[in-house]
Amino acid sequence: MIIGVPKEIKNHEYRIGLTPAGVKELIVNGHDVIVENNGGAAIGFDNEQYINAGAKIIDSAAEIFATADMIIKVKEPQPNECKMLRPGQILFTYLHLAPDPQQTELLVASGATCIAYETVTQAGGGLPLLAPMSEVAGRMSIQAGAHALEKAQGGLGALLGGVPGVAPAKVLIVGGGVVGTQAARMAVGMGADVTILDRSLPRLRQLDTEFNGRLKTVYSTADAMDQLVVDADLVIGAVLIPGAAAPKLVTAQHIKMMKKGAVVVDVAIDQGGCFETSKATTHQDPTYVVDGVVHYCVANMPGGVARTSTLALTNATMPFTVTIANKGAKQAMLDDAHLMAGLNVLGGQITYKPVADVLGYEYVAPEQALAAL
Ligand SMILES: NC(=O)C1=CN([C@@H]2O[C@H](COP(=O)(O)OP(=O)(O)OC[C@H]3O[C@@H](n4cnc5c(N)ncnc54)[C@H](O)[C@@H]3O)[C@@H](O)[C@H]2O)C=CC1
Ligand SMILES: CC(=O)C(=O)O
Ligand SMILES: [Mg+2]
Repeated sequence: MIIGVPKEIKNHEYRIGLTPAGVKELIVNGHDVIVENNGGAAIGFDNEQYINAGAKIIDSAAEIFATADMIIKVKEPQPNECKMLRPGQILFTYLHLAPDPQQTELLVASGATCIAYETVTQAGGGLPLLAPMSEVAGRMSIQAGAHALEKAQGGLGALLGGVPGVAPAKVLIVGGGVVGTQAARMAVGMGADVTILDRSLPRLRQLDTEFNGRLKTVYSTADAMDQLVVDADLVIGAVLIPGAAAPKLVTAQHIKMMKKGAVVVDVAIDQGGCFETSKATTHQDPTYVVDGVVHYCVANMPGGVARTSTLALTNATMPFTVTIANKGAKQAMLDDAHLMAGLNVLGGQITYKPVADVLGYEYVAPEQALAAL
């Protein structure tokens, strides 16, 4: 199979879908790899390392899309990338389709086989190809929030950990999954006063044990939200209903009632955001203010630490990439229901139910769509 790796084109996105080590793995398995010129150069993976690993360097993204059987990316394809996909071609990347009707329409029109990292599952639960970036974004969310709380950034001028004689800032984390847990680790480490909300009692039990009294766990209800949000200095949005649009748990009314200079970081923005006032921002211009509350809603947070993130992401994606290359997409998915859970679009049909439901498409089961491939 020919595997193509275009350079990422989203604002300040320096991650890349394959490292030189990943290229070598595919070459050893008998495949050809083409990488866009300087695709990884910004994070220390230069052309020479890719060539030494066995890849061929190609000057244009258009040639990569025209030549490759499988495209490996990081971020969701931008409109001009979607238009270069063709029927039967495999796209393996993050998609986040539920909040993105335009991308969905373009992928449906492409006829390509589109497997989303974020909905691939694993035995025992969890999302193995989302988890590494959630670990990164969770840890970053506290860094970003602490920075935004500084006066010069529009914040109220509070130090997360306080100092002796001055109480620490109050951090409220909505959602105690991977993002929420990593955010809690950082916030607790900085000495903040941390509360974490989830609607899963088993999850709250695990967090209570893991943090051994260093944070408060609260069952997530609308009433708990009413009481806690208005009192918080920093709120982290970290909920997920896999593949679906995020529920709006923090309302515009809550934001109005928060103190001026408080900060909200909506990590769930890639699924549409869990604050009613959220809209996606970029690393170039990450924050905006609504009713005096600073909003940080960067949809590709891990892109800010692109070298760490590329290594973490490709550690997780690589075994799947090799399997798809070795068996072809159809057989690889028929052999592995967890990989098949990643199939969102195939041959113009939507094969992921939460996406079909929220965007008004007919849902076709992946097994049924694959039969026609
Ligand atoms: N902005 C960015 O750059 C990035 C965003 N993300 C996003 O962060 C979000 C969270 O991801 P993960 O932590 O990996 O998901 P996860 O599945 O590990 O955790 C989500 C948690 O939300 C909880 N939850 C669901 N509904 C809830 C409710 N009504 N109230 C309270 N808790 C609720 C679930 O019980 C679960 O514990 C996702 O939307 C993910 O795509 C992840 C990485 C990077
Ligand atoms: C998960 C995701 O959206 C990201 O890493 O950018
Ligand atoms: Mg994202």
